[in-house]
Amino acid sequence: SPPSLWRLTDLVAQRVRIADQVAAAKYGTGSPIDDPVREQQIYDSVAARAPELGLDPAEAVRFFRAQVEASKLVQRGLHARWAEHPAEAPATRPDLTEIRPAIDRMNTGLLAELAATRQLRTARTCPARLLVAARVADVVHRFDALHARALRAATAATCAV
Ligand SMILES: C=C(O[C@@H]1C=C(C(=O)O)C=C[C@H]1O)C(=O)O
Repeated sequence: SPPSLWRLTDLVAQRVRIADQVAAAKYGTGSPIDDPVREQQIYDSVAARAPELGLDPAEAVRFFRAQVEASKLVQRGLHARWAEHPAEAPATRPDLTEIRPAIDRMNTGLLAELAATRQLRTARTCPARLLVAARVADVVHRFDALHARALRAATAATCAV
């Protein structure tokens, strides 16, 4: 299929969704939502891999900062929701060490999509196209207001205009 912003937006939405699992892994454990060491590892890895993909390292890191902020927005929102409505809290606790490899694979896929969409992301039409893709993703992923807000935050640093 021709290059579009859909694959990128769908992957971003999947990364927003997996924040639910991360939130469940940390809930009630005392583990903080913010893990600056893990975040820095992601930024270093992304910056190192960017040039071979034809991406500006600073631009790639900016994009991933938005992904991380969006994940933490979901985690904070869910923790607040679960504290207020304990019946909605997850009954089982996933293992964070099993979720992070999935996030690593998403990060690799996102880097590849960033490279594949370079021209689209620098086009003047990018913001409008991205808005449409995000609306579609909200529906496809059945996002509630919290996840829709996180998806907007995650896509904020996508267009290079
Ligand atoms: C997703 C996590 O929570 C936060 C968000 C991160 C991310 O989006 O990659 C990384 C570290 C944490 O600050 C995690 O701890 O793995």
